[in-house]
Amino acid sequence: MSEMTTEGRIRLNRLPEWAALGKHREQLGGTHLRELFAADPERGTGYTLRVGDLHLDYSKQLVTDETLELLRELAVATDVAGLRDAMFRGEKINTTEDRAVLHTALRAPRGAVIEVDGENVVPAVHAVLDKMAGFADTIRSGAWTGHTGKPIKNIVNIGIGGSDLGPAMAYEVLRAYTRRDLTFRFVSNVDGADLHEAVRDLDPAETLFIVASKTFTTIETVTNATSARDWLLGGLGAGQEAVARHFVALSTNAERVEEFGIDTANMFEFWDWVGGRYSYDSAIGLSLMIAIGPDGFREMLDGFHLVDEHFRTAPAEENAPLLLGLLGVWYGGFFDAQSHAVLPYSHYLSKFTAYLQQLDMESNGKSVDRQGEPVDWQTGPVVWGTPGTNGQHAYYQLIHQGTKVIPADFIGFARPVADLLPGLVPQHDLLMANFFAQTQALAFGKTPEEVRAEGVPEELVPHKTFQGNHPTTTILADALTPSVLGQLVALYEHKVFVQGAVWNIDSFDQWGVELGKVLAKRIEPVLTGDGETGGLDSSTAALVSAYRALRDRS
Ligand SMILES: O=P(O)(O)OC[C@H]1O[C@H](O)[C@H](O)[C@@H](O)[C@@H]1O
Repeated sequence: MSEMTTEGRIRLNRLPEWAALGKHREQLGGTHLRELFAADPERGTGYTLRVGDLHLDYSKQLVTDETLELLRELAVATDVAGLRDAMFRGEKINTTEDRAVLHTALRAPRGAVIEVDGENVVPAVHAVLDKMAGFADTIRSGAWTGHTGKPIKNIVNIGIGGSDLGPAMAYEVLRAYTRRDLTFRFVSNVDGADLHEAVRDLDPAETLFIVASKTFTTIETVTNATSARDWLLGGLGAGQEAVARHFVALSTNAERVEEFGIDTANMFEFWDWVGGRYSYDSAIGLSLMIAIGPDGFREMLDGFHLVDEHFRTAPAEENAPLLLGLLGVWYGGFFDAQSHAVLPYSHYLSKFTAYLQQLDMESNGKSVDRQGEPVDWQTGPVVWGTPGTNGQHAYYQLIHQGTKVIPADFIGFARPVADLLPGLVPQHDLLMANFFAQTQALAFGKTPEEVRAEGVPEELVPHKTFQGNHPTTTILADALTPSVLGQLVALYEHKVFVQGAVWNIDSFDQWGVELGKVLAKRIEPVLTGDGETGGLDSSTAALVSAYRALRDRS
């Protein structure tokens, strides 16, 4: 890291590079994408990048060569590359937790050397992957039997946040590659309805619970795991001895796992240098590995690694995560964009944006810099979106004609997944026609003149005019494979990294989730007992009283 970063007195918006971008933004004014395309016939092919299987088109972004150059200069001034290299080297760049940030080590090839506190972590990573593969194979082959001797048919992952969103998302994305004869469910919410719906039609004798928790102290997960154990033992009419065949744990905390009653032989380990939201390619991915098989999982890890290497080594002009990160900095800093939409045109990616919400918003939802000083620039955006074409018939109206700047990523695939019913394959072109039409409409809009030329009555012209000039990135891949999923996730992980580096915030802690947890712990006894509401503020006290009265009436 450069002296400037470690000295820690960078104020982003006082950098000359920031000022230069501000000036440039003024000069650009309302320059329309129509003008940028008219001025450069090669724009549609020139403003593109290739990373692995991903084709990235950023020509519909509100940028010129000069913008890109100035953004790259900002990346140099904020030493993004220095922090990136420190991350890859295993330095403790998560300073508020004094931890290394090494999710990249989870997908490093066997034989790589990455040290934390002088110890090479790669052999341990592969030892756990091998243990996971052995276990996944015994479940998939039916060799692993439950307490009554029946093979496992149902796999229920219990976890929340990073211990749920990743595996649940990836299972959905890669559904076409999963063992269709096995049932997979994901339980996260402490609302008992979640576990109820997940297990109500399952035979406990054929059910395996995977309790996923980095800390093994998360109240939702421990509560659900306890209830699941009661359901299982009750259903089997068995004692504690049945737990070993029906429960495994994914955690960094062996002590707590043991305390819960899971044999640590049935525990798959990971490490404190893996953040929860960066963890589904660790042991946290066990349910996914059972679903898609160890080979599919390895293929996914290779996809991650490919983008890691790209991010680590590609020159700035060709570096896709750097580019995507800087574009976000541009819109947050100079267009006051508050949100970022991720709109996948694949039904299998239905949980992808929800996954990115944790990745991005928990990482970059910060308001003090690494030195603890309040920031006075925009940090992480609100990330949102659902698969197209559904959103087109719901909220796209606001993106097209509303008053907000909403940069969006459109993700699509050239081919549908392999096992789609043949009769449905032609629908893919219709899906993709919409995909291309949307970014076209968003960029170029429809002028009042064009509307008038259609004979639209004058009073309706403003309503039917599309201003256009809405920035989008198009990410197009050949097909949705395990490797492509790995590539996509790594692309976003590093994009988030770049933004955190430029904004000078710690993207790897999440202190913001703590207060609510502490208060819930205080309020719970007031709800369950007849405790005093006296210590609560007047609003919360009144609400709690109303809740108790309503609850106890029935
Ligand atoms: O895996 P666990 O330790 O159970 O944590 C689950 C989740 O809960 C926490 O509150 C954090 O905000 C998340 O980053 C984490 O992924």
